[in-house]
Amino acid sequence: MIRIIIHGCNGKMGKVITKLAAENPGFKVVAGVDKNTSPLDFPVYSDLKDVKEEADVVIDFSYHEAVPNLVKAALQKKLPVVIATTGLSEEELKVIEEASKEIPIFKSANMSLGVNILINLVKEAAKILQQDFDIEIIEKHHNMKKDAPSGTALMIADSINQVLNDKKEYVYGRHTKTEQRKPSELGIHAVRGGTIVGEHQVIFAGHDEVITISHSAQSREIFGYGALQAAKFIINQKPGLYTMEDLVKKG
Ligand SMILES: NC(=O)c1ccc[n+]([C@@H]2O[C@H](COP(=O)([O-])OP(=O)(O)OC[C@H]3O[C@@H](n4cnc5c(N)ncnc54)[C@H](O)[C@@H]3O)[C@@H](O)[C@H]2O)c1
Ligand SMILES: O=C(O)C1=N[C@H](C(=O)O)CCC1
Repeated sequence: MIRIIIHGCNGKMGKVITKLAAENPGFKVVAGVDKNTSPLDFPVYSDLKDVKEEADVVIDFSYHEAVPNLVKAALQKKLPVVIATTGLSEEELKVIEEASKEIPIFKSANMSLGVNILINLVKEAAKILQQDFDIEIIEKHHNMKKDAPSGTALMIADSINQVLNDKKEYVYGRHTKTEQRKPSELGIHAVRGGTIVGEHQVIFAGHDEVITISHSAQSREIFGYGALQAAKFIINQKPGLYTMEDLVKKG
């Protein structure tokens, strides 16, 4: 049985992980960490360093500013971590990278299998269409989301740039631009409203034709299920920084 600490246990995704783990005998939540220490069915702490329970892995769905402290405590406890939190700054990403030299860390802005398939399709399309098609990404999320654009939109943009040798310059929205679009641009646009779980559209716009590759998350459970699979994967890895690609490759 895999013993989990949920970082961000009182949040929307923390509660999804709690429910999925309770339904699956292969997992047990032994403790939670959250700045909101409202009681749950397991002990809740305000800092990972204070957790007394033995665990195999930490799953994090919290807030970007909380991540460096989490990673430092995980390093002290030599605990593998699954990081799903988005909106991470360059500095926060560096802390993760450094720590991954000593503990296994799995990080993905989107834990769903579907988005990771979308990324593969988008990379192929970008290679073929790079000369004649403009690429724009539109993401839509619920009105409680704090970061914009979504971590997934940035991950998709980075994967496009990876196959196009960093040719694309990101343009976030267009309200500051009063000039014609350049072919080198990659537009990224965020929409927030209601209870939208997560939508990503990658638009390849050519002359008189448009190809759209899209993913629509219809529940938060897809992210929770992916995070549990990531937890199962990361506890058996050597120190390093792992992504969904590594998990999918492993089968
Ligand atoms: N990678 C994915 O597949 C995926 C999927 C969904 C959400 N997310 C990301 O996960 C994060 C959380 O999403 P959510 O919808 O559960 O948000 P949420 O706001 O509902 O929950 C976040 C929780 O973290 C806690 N928190 C905030 N700051 C903290 C701190 N300093 N220390 C400890 N706990 C702290 C909050 O009290 C809250 O309970 C966001 O960054 C979101 O973008 C990623
Ligand atoms: O609900 C959120 O917040 C989500 N955030 C991720 C992102 O920023 O890409 C993934 C989808 C849900």
